[in-house]
Amino acid sequence: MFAEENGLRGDPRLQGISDAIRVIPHFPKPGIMFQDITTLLLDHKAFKDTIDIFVERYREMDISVVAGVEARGFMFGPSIALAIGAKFLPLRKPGKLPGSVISEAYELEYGSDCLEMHVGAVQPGERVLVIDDLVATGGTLSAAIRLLGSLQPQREAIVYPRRTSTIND
Ligand SMILES: O=P(O)(O)OC[C@H]1O[C@H](OP(=O)(O)OP(=O)(O)O)[C@H](O)[C@@H]1O
Ligand SMILES: Nc1ncnc2[nH]cnc12
Repeated sequence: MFAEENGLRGDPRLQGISDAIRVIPHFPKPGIMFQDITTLLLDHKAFKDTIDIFVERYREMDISVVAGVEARGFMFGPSIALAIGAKFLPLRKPGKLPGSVISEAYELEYGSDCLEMHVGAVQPGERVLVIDDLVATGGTLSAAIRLLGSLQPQREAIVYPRRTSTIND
């Protein structure tokens, strides 16, 4: 899906990235096919290829903010932000940020959670790129969109290296 949408079909880097993500069935509960990106982080070529693909796609798009979703968006977002000349904005789980925050609750494949960001971290009209490691139900990224949308940024895109499937797919 990401490949087709971004003209990457046939890019030889994609297979290496996919192969570097370990899949662990029934974690953290029965029926979940857990996509473990820690193995990708241990593979220098696959990790670099992942960052490079996003940098190539977004470097000329006048993005001023890369927003990473805690925790795994923090593993990809800062490298992308530095390479494209943007700021990094952490979207954090509840109770972690010391300043005034705005919050957005959401449902997960195995639970519920909430994202927070500091008031004033994004100015109206800024172009924001939201980064996470994967989409399962889409609840987390939807919450990130609602959170940032309340600030009226000019959103550019949402990117992630992996979409999940369940055991029964
Ligand atoms: O599409 P969704 O159904 O919303 O699921 C995807 C989200 O779930 C995982 O994070 P998790 O909340 O498990 O937190 P973690 O990064 O701290 O492990 C993953 O890193 C995404 O953020
Ligand atoms: N299947 C999955 N693998 C890894 N992280 C997840 N977060 C939500 N669903 C997930």
